[in-house]
Amino acid sequence: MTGAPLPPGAETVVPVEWTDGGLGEGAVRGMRARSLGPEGATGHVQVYRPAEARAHVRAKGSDVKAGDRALEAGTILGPPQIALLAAIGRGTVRVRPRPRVVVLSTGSELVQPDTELGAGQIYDSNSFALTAAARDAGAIAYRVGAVADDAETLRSTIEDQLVRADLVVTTGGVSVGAYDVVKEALSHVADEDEAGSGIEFRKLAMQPGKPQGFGSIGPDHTPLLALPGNPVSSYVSFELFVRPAIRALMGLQDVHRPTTRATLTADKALTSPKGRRQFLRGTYADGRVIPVGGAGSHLIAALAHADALIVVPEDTESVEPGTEVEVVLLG
Ligand SMILES: Nc1nc2c(c(=O)[nH]1)N[C@H]1C(S)=C(S)[C@@H](COP(=O)(O)OP(=O)(O)OC[C@H]3O[C@@H](n4cnc5c(N)ncnc54)[C@H](O)[C@@H]3O)O[C@H]1N2
Ligand code: MOO
Repeated sequence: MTGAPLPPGAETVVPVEWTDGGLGEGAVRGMRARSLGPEGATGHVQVYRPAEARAHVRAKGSDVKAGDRALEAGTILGPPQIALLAAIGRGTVRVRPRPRVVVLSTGSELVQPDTELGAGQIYDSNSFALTAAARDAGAIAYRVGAVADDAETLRSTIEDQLVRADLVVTTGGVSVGAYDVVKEALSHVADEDEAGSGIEFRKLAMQPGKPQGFGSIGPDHTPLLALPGNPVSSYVSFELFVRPAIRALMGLQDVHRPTTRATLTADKALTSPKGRRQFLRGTYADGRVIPVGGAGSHLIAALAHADALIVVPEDTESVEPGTEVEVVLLG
């Protein structure tokens, strides 16, 4: 009977274990099952312990009152939030679905892990990293393994993927080489009738992450971000540009990673290229940050041991140990 309405006139609930259950044989441990019938019932219930008024009674509105806001707009609906919506009788609510993000890596030199490496080949790590990062940001992510350096193949692969994409992320092929195929394939995909459509390629004043492409593609103008191929560059670019885009698509207000100030703990000064904002990898704890590895955009092992990015502003070329720096916490 837990949860049953109070009968008219009743003002408290006495647990059955505090009574004789109507059997006249002393305190009981529980009620007889209804199917066993009222055999032995006396019609009187002996109560052995007093219960205070309103004891064991859950008042209407003690969880959510009529007129209360049950959930703020922008709340991510996890299991408890879905329970709350059902509990207040809301069978449907308007939501922003998790964005579907398609991740493609490009490069004829790339092979799948777990296979034998041939001459001039390396394992594709970016597509795995970025797919995991997209899921971590809240998206539904689809990984498309390495696409060879051929503009037509890349264009048709992307077109095939558009049906399941709210956002497309590519890596590699955005620099200035003859085989920088993303740039070649996507530089002229603008829709003439749509101002602002197409993909633009630019050099940003940052390191890593200098060459970048961004824009929209296909009949639905699906947003596309073309990240550089160097593994650390693609990951840092994801953190700075793709993660906020995914979170904006989810309708969240807080789209950026948190930042803090920390004291640089290092045995020598950090150096940074003039005119580029540098994002070095580091570990952060208790107001201090320690650099991990160097500035090289290929240093995946150092990245795997870092939990923060140390930001060196574009006008700073050297940072002495003990200096306070800005740090992006990778969480
Ligand atoms: N002449 C110039 N060369 C380069 C410049 C420049 O300004 N002038 N910029 C450099 C910078 S900075 C970056 S970043 C890279 C970016 O170039 P791409 O985006 O075209 O990258 P790729 O050439 O495709 O690859 C670079 C590097 O990373 C490896 N890679 C690529 N994809 C993956 C992957 N999925 N998993 C693991 N490793 C990957 C690739 O094999 C190359 O070694 O350009 C510089 N060059
Ligand atoms: O700026 Mo690139 O992104 O160093 O590696």
